[in-house]
Amino acid sequence: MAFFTHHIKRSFSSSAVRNVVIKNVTIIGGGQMGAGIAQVAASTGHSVTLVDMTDDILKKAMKGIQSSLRRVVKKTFSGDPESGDDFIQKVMQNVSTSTEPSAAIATSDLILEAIVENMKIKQDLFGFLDKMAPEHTIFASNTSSLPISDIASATSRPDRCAGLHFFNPVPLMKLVEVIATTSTSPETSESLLNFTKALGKTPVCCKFLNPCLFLSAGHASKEDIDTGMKLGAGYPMGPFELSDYVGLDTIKFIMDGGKKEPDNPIFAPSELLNKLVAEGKLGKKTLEGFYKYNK
Ligand SMILES: CCCCCCCCCCCCC[C@H](O)CC(=O)SCCNC(=O)CCNC(=O)[C@H](O)C(C)(C)COP(=O)(O)OP(=O)(O)OC[C@H]1O[C@@H](n2cnc3c(N)ncnc32)[C@H](O)[C@@H]1OP(=O)(O)O
Ligand SMILES: NC(=O)c1ccc[n+]([C@@H]2O[C@H](COP(=O)([O-])OP(=O)(O)OC[C@H]3O[C@@H](n4cnc5c(N)ncnc54)[C@H](O)[C@@H]3O)[C@@H](O)[C@H]2O)c1
Repeated sequence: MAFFTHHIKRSFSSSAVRNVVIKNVTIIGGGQMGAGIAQVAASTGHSVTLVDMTDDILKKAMKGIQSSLRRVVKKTFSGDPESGDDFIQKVMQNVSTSTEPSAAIATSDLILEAIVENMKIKQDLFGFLDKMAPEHTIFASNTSSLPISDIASATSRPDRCAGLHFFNPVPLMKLVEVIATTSTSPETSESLLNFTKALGKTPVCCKFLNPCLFLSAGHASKEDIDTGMKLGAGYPMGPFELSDYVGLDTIKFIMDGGKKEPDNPIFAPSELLNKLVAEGKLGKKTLEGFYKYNK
């Protein structure tokens, strides 16, 4: 990957860093979550650099941000489309993109990763970025299921590492989990809580991330299960619709992570899930998963 080729060496002391006011944000991973977080951060006046592996991915992310912003301003600026257009333009100016994060990282208050749900890849990324980021920079992960302390162990700054778990779709979902490990400093938690509030979100503090509960099919069709959960339990989406919405590759990473708990039925392997992922049917983003979608 391009950005592994440039190293800015710095030396660090592990002295406590006081409260950081987060203004400059580098988001690594411009998929559905990274793009959504970039949109919300830029909409609330933060300066954002969105990093991914190719320019094509970043172009798609910027297009997605713009179209999501159009949906947002339709409501917030209804009756004043010109002001809506101005708002979109200003927000887009707050976002720059890069396949090479070193320059942005030099002024970054927060590096938030929203890359693939894989421990080794997240650790490699944080270990690499740790060598070039300023001392005050906070590292956060948007992981759905991986232990933050393990990701943080790849850095020399576990006191400045935490989980910042957004929900999908980020522009609409108010909740953000701020996940502190036993090493996360109170100043880091405080900075992240303030950042989350500045985004207009509602933070909750967690000591650790609970694994999500999974349902598996067996005695009913996926349609019946989804309908039952929506009409009977009041959820906006059933588990199969939600899995398609999240991405079946991500769901599989989460399920596979549960292999450490072989007796826990929650993580029982699903042949259907494995088959769909092997066929590249990853849900809404590929237009087919448990269900089929139109473009
Ligand atoms: C075998 C395996 C089984 C395993 C099952 C396990 C499942 C659980 C796995 C969890 C994994 C963890 C994942 C992660 O870590 C945590 C999460 O993020 S969980 C996901 C949480 N999110 C939800 O629960 C979403 C729930 N859904 C909704 O709220 C709605 O369905 C929706 C997504 C908002 C879509 O609403 P709809 O009415 O269906 O569709 P519309 O398109 O009409 O939209 C309504 C309204 O919203 C606006 N809008 C939608 N998306 C966006 C966007 N991206 N940006 C801006 N605006 C958006 C849209 O314009 C509409 O506005 P309106 O027209 O009403 O003004
Ligand atoms: N999808 C959801 O509903 C959801 C909700 C909350 C949290 N999460 C978590 O957020 C993270 C991202 O999920 P997503 O759904 O946005 O995934 P996604 O597949 O949509 O996007 C991931 C992006 O990361 C990029 N990427 C992968 N490795 C990279 C690297 N080393 N450097 C730079 N970019 C890299 C990919 O090119 C891709 O664009 C995961 O950890 C996931 O568990 C997902």
